[in-house]
Order: sequence, then structure tokens, then C-alpha cells
Amino acid sequence: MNSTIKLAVHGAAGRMGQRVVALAAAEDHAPRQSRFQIVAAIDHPDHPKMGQDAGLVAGIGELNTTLSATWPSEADVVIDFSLPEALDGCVDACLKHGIPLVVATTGLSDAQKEKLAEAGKSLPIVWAPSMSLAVNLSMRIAAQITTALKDVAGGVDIEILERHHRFKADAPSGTALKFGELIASAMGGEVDHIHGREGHTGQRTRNEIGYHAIRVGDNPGEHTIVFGMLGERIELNVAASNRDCYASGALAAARWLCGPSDGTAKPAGLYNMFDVLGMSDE
Ligand SMILES: NC(=O)C1=CN([C@@H]2O[C@H](COP(=O)(O)OP(=O)(O)OC[C@H]3O[C@@H](n4cnc5c(N)ncnc54)[C@H](O)[C@@H]3O)[C@@H](O)[C@H]2O)C=CC1
Ligand SMILES: O=C(O)C1=N[C@H](C(=O)O)C[C@H](O)C1
Repeated sequence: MNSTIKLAVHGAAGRMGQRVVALAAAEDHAPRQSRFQIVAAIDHPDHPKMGQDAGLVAGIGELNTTLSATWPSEADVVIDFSLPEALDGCVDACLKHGIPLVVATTGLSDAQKEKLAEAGKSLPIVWAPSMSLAVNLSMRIAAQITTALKDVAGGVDIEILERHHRFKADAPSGTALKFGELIASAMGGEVDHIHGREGHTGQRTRNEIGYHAIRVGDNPGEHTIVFGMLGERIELNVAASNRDCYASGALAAARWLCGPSDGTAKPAGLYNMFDVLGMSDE
């Protein structure tokens, strides 16, 4: 029986990495749930807090695990919240050591998505642009609304607005792109993805999805899907109050990959949060 999950956090000194460290250390454990033990807190070798205690960096008191650039000799699962340029090294390390991986980093290139698909042939990997339960539920609802409205008399215009903190490096958000992918699939046929509008754009066409990225203050993430018809509209809004919805979702994904405490880990495959949350449509 595997009652402890040895967790390595990649990007541990970042905004999200710190919350993963804090929640993993503090989690309230149901009697039959495995506990997390943070065996590595990995970040860039030039990070100014390198060598400090990861718990102190996360603001929760000492954990006796130092922030390091070195991969552990042993871990049951890795959670990655880093940067696209850091992800390849993380995937390579997981492949080398055979460690299941949760990938939460966004802004990946097509080559990186292919690398994940390839890695998923030999490792169990959960990859999702949002680990939040509310966001994943909203994705399912957005697809249902699209299906219900796509042939409505007068038509429906679907636009995706996302708001994030001023420090965010990628736009639009990975979550907005995933909403767009699911909505386009529910619309059917050819769909144009239009990022912002400026100048003499002409009238809006019927087969486009618009994306608008707002960067303001410390917003931890908000998405609004507007379904505009002639005479009425629906706005589906999902907003985080803080980052813990993503951190706890990533921990749930890590626990799901490791399997229940009888030690049955997931087989190799590229999974997503719908799989983790039991909302997969396959
Ligand atoms: N899937 C999800 O639910 C969520 C995904 N994200 C994504 O997670 C990523 C991180 O977000 P934040 O924590 O806000 O960013 P951040 O910039 O605060 O943290 C990134 C961390 O990665 C570290 N890093 C950079 N290069 C590295 C390397 N070579 N090796 C190891 N660590 C390295 C940085 O030093 C930093 O500590 C972003 O792509 C963001 O979009 C953020 C929130 C939720
Ligand atoms: O950078 C962030 O903060 C977030 N990024 C993710 C994304 O790009 O979708 C998820 C969440 O919205 C927060």
C-alpha cells in the first residue's frame, strides 16, 4: 500500500509552484488518501532563492526540502508550473527517470505539444491549461450552449474574453484557446479564430470565434464566453478568487496518476483534466 506520494514540484518558486508546495504540505487527508511528501522543489539554477527552504519560499514554514535545480533520484510524480522554455527539460527528466507528470504550463509550441503526445506513449501524463474544477465544468457547459445555439434563427456570435494579472507571459491564455477549440468543434465546419480586432474589419462573419486578452493587476484568472444573438445574449463567466483552485486541481491530478493507495498507477497515456474529474466524453 502506497500511503505516501513522493512529489517533485517543477517551477517551485513561482506563483503557482509556491501554492502547490503549500497545499501539498498542508492537505487535509481523508483516511484512505495518500499523503504528499515533497521530495524536490525544482527551479531555474539562477533563481535568487536557490538553496533556500522551499517551505519558507512558499511562506508556510520549514519543510526541509531546499529549492534546487537538481532532479531527485526518486519521485512518484512531478507537477510542472513553469515556463514553456523550461518544459522540454522537465519532460526529458521524467522520461529518463520514468516519473509520471502533470503539465500545467501554458503557451506551448506545436512541437512541444507533439513532444508531450510522444512522451505519453511511455509515461502517464496529465496535461491541461486549467486544473480548475469550475473551469473544466464551464468548458463542458460552453460546448453544450454552442450545440444548442449554433443553428438558432439570426445566428449566434461567440467571443472569448479572458482577464489575467499583469505578470502573465502568454496571450491568449491556454484556457481561452481550449475553450475556443471545444466551441469550434461544437460549431462544426471551418471556424476562423480572430485575435482582437482593429481598423476597418468589416462586418463580423458567422463562422468566427473572437479572443480578447485583458491584463490587469493581480487577477488570478477569469474567462467570459459571450454568446450574442439578435435580441439577447448569454455570458458564461468563470473566475478564480485565488490560485488554490489550480494548485488543488494539480494535486488531484497527481494523486489520480499515482492511483488509489493500492498502488495501481495509471498506464502510459496523455490524459487531461476531464479524465481526472470523470468528465471525459469517450
Ligand atoms: N494549468 C493551470 O491550471 C494553470 C497554469 N498556469 C501556467 O503555469 C505557468 C506558471 O505560472 P506562474 O506560476 O504564474 O509563473 P511564474 O513565472 O510565477 O513561475 C514560473 C517558475 O518557473 C521557474 N523556471 C523558469 N525556468 C525554469 C527552469 N529552466 N527550470 C525550472 N524552473 C524554471 C521560474 O523561475 C519561476 O519560479 C504559466 O505557464 C501559467 O500560464 C498558471 C496557473 C494555472
Ligand atoms: O498564468 C496564469 O495565471 C494562468 N494561466 C492559465 C492559462 O493560461 O489558461 C490558467 C489560469 O487561467 C491562470
